[in-house]
Amino acid sequence: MTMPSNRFQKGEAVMGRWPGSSLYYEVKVLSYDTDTQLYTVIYKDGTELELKGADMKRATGFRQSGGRSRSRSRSPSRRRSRSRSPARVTRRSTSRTKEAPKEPKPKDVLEVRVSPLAKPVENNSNNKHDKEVNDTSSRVSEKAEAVLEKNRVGTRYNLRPRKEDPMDQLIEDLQKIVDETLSEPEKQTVGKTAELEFGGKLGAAFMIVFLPAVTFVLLLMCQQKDPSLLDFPPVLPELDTLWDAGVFGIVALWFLFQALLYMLPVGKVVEGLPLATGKRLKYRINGFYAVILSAAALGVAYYQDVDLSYIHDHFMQFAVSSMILSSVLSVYLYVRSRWAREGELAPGGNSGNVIYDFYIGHELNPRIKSFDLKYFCELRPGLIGWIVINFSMLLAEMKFQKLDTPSLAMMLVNGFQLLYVADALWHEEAILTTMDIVHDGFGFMLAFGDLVWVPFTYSLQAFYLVKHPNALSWPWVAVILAIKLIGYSVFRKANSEKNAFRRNPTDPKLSHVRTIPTATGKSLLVSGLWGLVRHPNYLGDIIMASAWSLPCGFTHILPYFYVIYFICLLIHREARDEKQCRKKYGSAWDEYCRQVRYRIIPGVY
Ligand SMILES: NC(=O)C1=CN([C@@H]2O[C@H](COP(=O)(O)OP(=O)(O)OC[C@H]3O[C@@H](n4cnc5c(N)ncnc54)[C@H](OP(=O)(O)O)[C@@H]3O)[C@@H](O)[C@H]2O)C=CC1
Ligand SMILES: CC(C)CCC[C@@H](C)[C@H]1CC=C2C3=C(CC[C@@]21C)[C@@]1(C)CC[C@H](O)C[C@@H]1CC3
Repeated sequence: MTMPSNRFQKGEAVMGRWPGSSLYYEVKVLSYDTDTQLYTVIYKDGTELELKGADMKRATGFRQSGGRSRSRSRSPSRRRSRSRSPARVTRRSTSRTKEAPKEPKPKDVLEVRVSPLAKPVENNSNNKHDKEVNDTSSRVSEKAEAVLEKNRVGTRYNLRPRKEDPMDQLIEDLQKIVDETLSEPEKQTVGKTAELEFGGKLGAAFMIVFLPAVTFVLLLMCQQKDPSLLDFPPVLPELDTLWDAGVFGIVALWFLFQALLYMLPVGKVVEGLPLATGKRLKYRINGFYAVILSAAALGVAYYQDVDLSYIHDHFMQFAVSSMILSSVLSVYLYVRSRWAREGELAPGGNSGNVIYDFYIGHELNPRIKSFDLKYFCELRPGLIGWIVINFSMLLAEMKFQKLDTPSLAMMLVNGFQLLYVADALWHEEAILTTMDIVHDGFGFMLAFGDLVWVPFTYSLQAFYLVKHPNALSWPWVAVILAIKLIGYSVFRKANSEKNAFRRNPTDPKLSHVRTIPTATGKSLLVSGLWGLVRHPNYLGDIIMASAWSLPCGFTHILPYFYVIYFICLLIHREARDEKQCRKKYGSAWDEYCRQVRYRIIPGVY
């Protein structure tokens, strides 16, 4: 074990950052592990930790606290501490006797420190971190001082029941303060977005125009007799035919109906992952009830002879109304984000550029009281609306093609996509660990994506089949079903295993999995499907997407738009996730990539 020449030597006294905070303490270097590139250090109270070099600094340049302090940050060091709790209240009596004094003697001094037993010192690097460290320790000492004062008064006048040894009670009170203070949400700020994605400001401006335009063109092509790329561009409709107040009313009512279902006090309430502030938001899990109740409402409408093919007949007007709704929502989201507290902003949508932040989403979790707008929009009006649209296309096909029953192709497309949506809402809780909820702000991209892109482009196969029937042989149906089944199995198994592992890594059902530990304390799955490729859930989803297009035959490429777009989306998404995971996990992620070389498709880097 050779120490790297440029860093710390064995036995050297340096300053080590305490994990989970930015408090620096005097430590002594015990050893260095060349594999993990971690130093083993020992604190004054005997706590041994493994720290990254970046979490250690030379004592020069530090001075005793009393000045500025550091803001807290999640130190990615691995902890191998002998002491259970990172914060300990200790009693230091000036008398040398071993046994605890029976009565609090004036000379007994109760010292509350955030362990290890060293005063936090200041890193003279003039960075803004220093403030929080002293804020933390000053919050602890203020509260402790209040308890000491109360105790002095209490002891003097015996104001409250005391344990046999008053000092023990006092220590217990002080320990509670230290624990509470350290568990208080960190007042972390969300820094400016340094790296702009999606082509930066220009890319964002382009997408705000491009996405609605593509949606329009796809729908116009789909309703042509020959939706061939050779017959491009499609004939543009009269502008006044694109707006219908009655259609907009139906869209608005659908949105409100889904909002009502979302607010139903049924289903469990779960917490999301911790935010930058340390807070965890609560989410009502009742999406599957919404699917059931929406299907029931659809059934009632159908049996009440409501002509549901109306949606197909006014499809462009429905798309325009949804675009207007998503745009109004996006403007509302951006305006309200101007008043959001800094800790509530999205790390990826805080560039300071209006267009970019409007597109990506400036606020991370915009809520109206407990109504989470991003979570609601991602899973309810658009996703369930997609299924309603598919059903409308099925009825329209029977009317247009004069069929007594839907075609096999239409039934396959409706069934496959109904399974996909029902599965998403059955496993609704898993959405809470996706990057859209955890990292991305709620802006035009997701508002348009949820309310327009999903219901109107994901239903393209069903829309195509209304006027472009495609007969299927039973053997070919069997092949398509097998492809769907394989895709769904890979998708579901990968997502469920990863989500179960993230929720409870010690789950006995997961005792067989192999993992790579990381300095954050979380581990990475590296066995089974997660040992095959780094995003097996994406692989399963893409396989399913191909099964959605195959029933439409091979006459036109239009029904394959979704699988083509989806592959592009997931490749881009995987790259974004890769960058975030490398930042989160450092060398552990590099090791994961060394062991699992393929990103999404086996054999393809
Ligand atoms: N139909 C559609 O339009 C779309 C569908 N989807 C589907 O949604 C599902 C979720 O997608 P998405 O949120 O993008 O991706 P993931 O569910 O894969 O979430 C990515 C996160 O998972 C964690 N992770 C990655 N690798 C591992 C590992 N080896 N072990 C443990 N945790 C790991 C990391 O977070 P951490 O370690 O911090 O927990 C990473 O940031 C996918 O099945 C995808 O196909 C996604 C987008 C669009
Ligand atoms: C149009 C833009 C360029 C991109 C918009 C992307 C959105 C449509 C998707 C981003 C992540 C999504 C997820 C799902 C639907 C599509 C969006 C919103 C799911 C809910 C689909 C069902 C899966 O089981 C879970 C997915 C989570 C991510």
